Parts: sequence; structure tokens; C-alpha cells
Amino acid sequence: MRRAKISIIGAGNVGATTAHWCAAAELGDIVLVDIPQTEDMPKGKALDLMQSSPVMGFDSNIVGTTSYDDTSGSDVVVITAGIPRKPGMSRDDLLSTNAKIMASVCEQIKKTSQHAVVIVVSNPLDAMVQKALQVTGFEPSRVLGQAGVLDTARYRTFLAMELGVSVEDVSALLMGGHGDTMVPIPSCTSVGGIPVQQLIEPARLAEIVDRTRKGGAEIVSLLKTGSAYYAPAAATAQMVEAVVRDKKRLIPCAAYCDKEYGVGGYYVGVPVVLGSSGVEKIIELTLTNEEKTAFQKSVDAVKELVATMAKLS
Ligand SMILES: NC(=O)C1=CN([C@@H]2O[C@H](COP(=O)(O)OP(=O)(O)OC[C@H]3O[C@@H](n4cnc5c(N)ncnc54)[C@H](O)[C@@H]3O)[C@@H](O)[C@H]2O)C=CC1
Ligand SMILES: O=C([O-])CC(=O)C(=O)O
Repeated sequence: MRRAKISIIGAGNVGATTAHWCAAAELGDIVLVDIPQTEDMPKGKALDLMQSSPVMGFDSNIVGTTSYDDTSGSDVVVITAGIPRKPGMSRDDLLSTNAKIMASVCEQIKKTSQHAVVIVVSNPLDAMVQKALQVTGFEPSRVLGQAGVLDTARYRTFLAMELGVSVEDVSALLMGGHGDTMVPIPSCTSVGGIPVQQLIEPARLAEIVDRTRKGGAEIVSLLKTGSAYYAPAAATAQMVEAVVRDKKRLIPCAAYCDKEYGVGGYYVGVPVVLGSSGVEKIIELTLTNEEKTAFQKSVDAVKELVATMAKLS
């Protein structure tokens, strides 16, 4: 069987850790790309990872490079290139720098990997995916963003910690943008099949949702030099797996919604079926009035950011 080719652009914390998880799960051969100014850094990380393979027992060829020629014909391209925030910054503060980086990366991949599924991770996420769509010109179903798997994983972790139960038994859904406006969907959150509202009082649940919303900032304030990467990379690797193994996972992703939820052509976190051709279906839930209002607020925040991005270029 032919191995999938996975290119990861940006060999920093999230990129290298995504390579690590993808290699450990034997998802395919990996090309780790960074800018020429980083000199041999991507080569060093790739070689180091390769040397873990006899111990970890995976067969994956991992190459580090600063040339997009090495990425040619990728099945999946993960974009983590860009600056992370530091304490005191919001994700939106990264907009102008990362929009330029995203444009330059996408100019390259549209030439070298015309058929790839592109998974964007760089922040501010929902605007960066829109930029990737604009610059690559790929079908919207092949350009998507990672946010919901991470946000939901944080929520599931906090719920499991609260109840003292296995994370495996916690199932949850969050929608909306990757930021303070993310929308919890309590009717889709359960623990061992029991609706979460029967296990946690509303006021306490609201505190857990609030911690989830600020989950990225909590890690930034602890790390001080940058932002989270283990959980973001694990979430990204799960999306890569869904594509390369055509798993048809039903997970929340930043997907291009036009008529869906009445969004009108923007990226926002919604439940999707993710398989080898990218977003194969967007699941349209019936939301309560309260959820609808919160979702619309989230969409409006994304629209505003995209409008600001358009003025920059
Ligand atoms: N969507 C999400 O859930 C998450 C998003 N992020 C975002 O991911 C991005 C990366 O974060 P980290 O890996 O922690 O940062 P990092 O600073 O460790 O790595 C970023 C890498 O991108 C590289 N880079 C910059 N311009 C490039 C270009 N034009 N081509 C290729 N590589 C380029 C840098 O040289 C650096 O090695 C940030 O924007 C961060 O906010 C981080 C965590 C979660
Ligand atoms: O908080 C950040 O800047 C990075 C990120 O998106 C997250 O960890 O959710």
C-alpha cells in the first residue's frame, strides 16, 4: 500500500509535535518545512524523530527541508507557520503578521500540492483558513481548520477532572469560532451516555465552559514564551488520520459554511464528516434560540476579523 504524504509547514512547537504524533501513529511519510532563516533546524528535528522510530516501532520517512519542492504531491498539508501569542496578547493580535505568512505559504502549496487537503492551524484560526482558501483557490471542502477538536478535548478533560471519571466516557460538542465566543452545545454533551446537566449544576458547568473558552490563554500564561502545542498537535494529528485513513470521523472543524447555518461564506466551527476528500458533509443541528444567538455572535466576530484582514492587504 502506498504511504500517504503529509507535509507540515512550520517546524516549530505545533508543527514538530504534529509530526511526532503522526509518525507515532504511522500515518504516512512526513515532510517538515520551515523558512531558510532557520537553516538546518527542520532537518535536525526530522532526523531526531526518525531516530526514535526503532524504539517506538514506526515506519515513516521524515524529511526536514526549507524547499517546497520536497512537499510536491502531498496528500495532506498542515499549516502551522506563523507566530504564536505571548501573555497579554489575543489571537487576533497575530492577524497582520500571520496573514502575510499564510499567503506566502499558500502561494507555494497551490503550485506543489494541487490535490492536497489543507489543514490550517495558525492563528487567528478562522481568518487564517479564509486566507488559505483565497490564496490556494482550492475547493472549500479541501481547506479546513483545526480548532474544535482541541477546544472539545479541553472541555472533555475539564469535565472528566470535575467528575473524576475517564475522559473516554466524556463526549462533547462545541461550535463557533476558535476564541472567547465558542458555543457549548449542552444537548450534545454527555458522560457515559448521561446528559451532562444531570451530573453538573448549571453554575458549575458555566465555570467549566468559561475555563474551556480561555483554555489557550491559560496555557500561554503558564508557558510565558508561546502557546500550547501538545494538545493542539494531537488534535491536528487526529484530523490528518481522518483524511489519510478515510475514517469519516464526525468531529468539529472550522469548515466553510455558506448556506449551512446561514453563515454566508465564512469559516466557523461546526460538526463535519471528515474523510479522504476533506469535509464530506457539514452536519446541521437544530440549535436552541440561546445557542443560535451565541453562534451568530461567534460568526459576527469571524466576519469582522476577515474584514480587518481584507483591509490589511
Ligand atoms: N488552531 C489552534 O488550535 C492552535 C493554533 N496555534 C497557532 O499555531 C501557530 C504556530 O504555533 P507554534 O508552533 O507554537 O509557534 P512556533 O514559533 O514554535 O513555530 C512557528 C514556526 O513557523 C515558522 N514559520 C514562520 N514563517 C514561515 C513560513 N513563511 N513558512 C514556513 N514556516 C514559517 C517559524 O520559523 C517557526 O518555526 C501560531 O500561530 C499559533 O497561534 C497554536 C496552538 C493551537
Ligand atoms: O491560545 C493560543 O494562542 C493558541 C491556541 O489557539 C490554543 O491553544 O487554543
